[in-house]
Amino acid sequence: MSLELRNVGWNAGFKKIISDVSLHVTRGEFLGVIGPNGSGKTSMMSVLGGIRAPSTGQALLGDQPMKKIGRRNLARHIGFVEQQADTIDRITVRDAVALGRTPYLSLLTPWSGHDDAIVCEALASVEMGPFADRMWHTLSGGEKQRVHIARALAQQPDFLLLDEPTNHLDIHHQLGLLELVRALPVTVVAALHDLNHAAMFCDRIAMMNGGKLIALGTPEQILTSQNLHDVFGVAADIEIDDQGRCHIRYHAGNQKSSAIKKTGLRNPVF
Ligand SMILES: Nc1ncnc2c1ncn2[C@@H]1O[C@H](COP(=O)(O)OP(=O)(O)OP(=O)(O)O)[C@@H](O)[C@H]1O
Repeated sequence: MSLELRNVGWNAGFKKIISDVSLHVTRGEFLGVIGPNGSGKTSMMSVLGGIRAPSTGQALLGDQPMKKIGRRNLARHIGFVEQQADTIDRITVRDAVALGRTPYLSLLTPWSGHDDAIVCEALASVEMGPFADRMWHTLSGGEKQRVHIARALAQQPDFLLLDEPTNHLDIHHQLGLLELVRALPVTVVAALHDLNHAAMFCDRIAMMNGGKLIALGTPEQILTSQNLHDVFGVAADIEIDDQGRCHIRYHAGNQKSSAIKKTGLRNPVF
């Protein structure tokens, strides 16, 4: 099973949000999606996850266009954890994760012990088993994020798509969550803001800018001083450690500031 975008564009009304994005997700990889705010990461992930239909080009699951695959069937292959998804309330953690089984349930295949076992396993894989009977709204941000991932895992997807999964987490929980996701036996596509995390955890990185996929490759190929300057407007040195992993060291006070550039003000007046 493969996941692919072919020359995909997505428009919001008449506004072109992403254009000409071609991407083939390799089975078993951890693919990071990076780019400045508003560069189109969420829009691209939404098309990749089948949540939005492309305006141009094709989104494919296996060799089938996603528009020909029903939502239910799509949800058996792709689990999507959206940014700041916080809609469920007054239900237990177990029930929140059980929602992930929805694509498999019908009058002919009602809830069974098999579904219970999958929910238990999903909770265990994000180390949230002991929280199963807790009410969702009593969880911390990091715990909620783990439950969201468990809900997506209960879908038993081939692909797990995560939109900024470490948002609002402290550094301990950011690293813990990414380590946990990396160890899961699924293909992962994750939009990440922290470029050092992308360097640490990703097999490949897709870099977005201005609604286009401008580069795709290993962290060492993508996270260069030049790219960080050109795309993010930051000055940084890249160090490669003895395991071949790159580490970014940012230079303070040396960034391109569009506000300063536009106004010519060095000390903005408020
Ligand atoms: N439904 C919409 N209608 C109009 N504009 C939209 C819509 N959805 C997204 N946009 C715009 O498209 C651009 C890309 O948005 P998107 O959320 O994909 O970027 P992003 O890279 O995920 O940003 P961030 O890092 O801030 O989360 C933004 O300028 C956003 O305002």
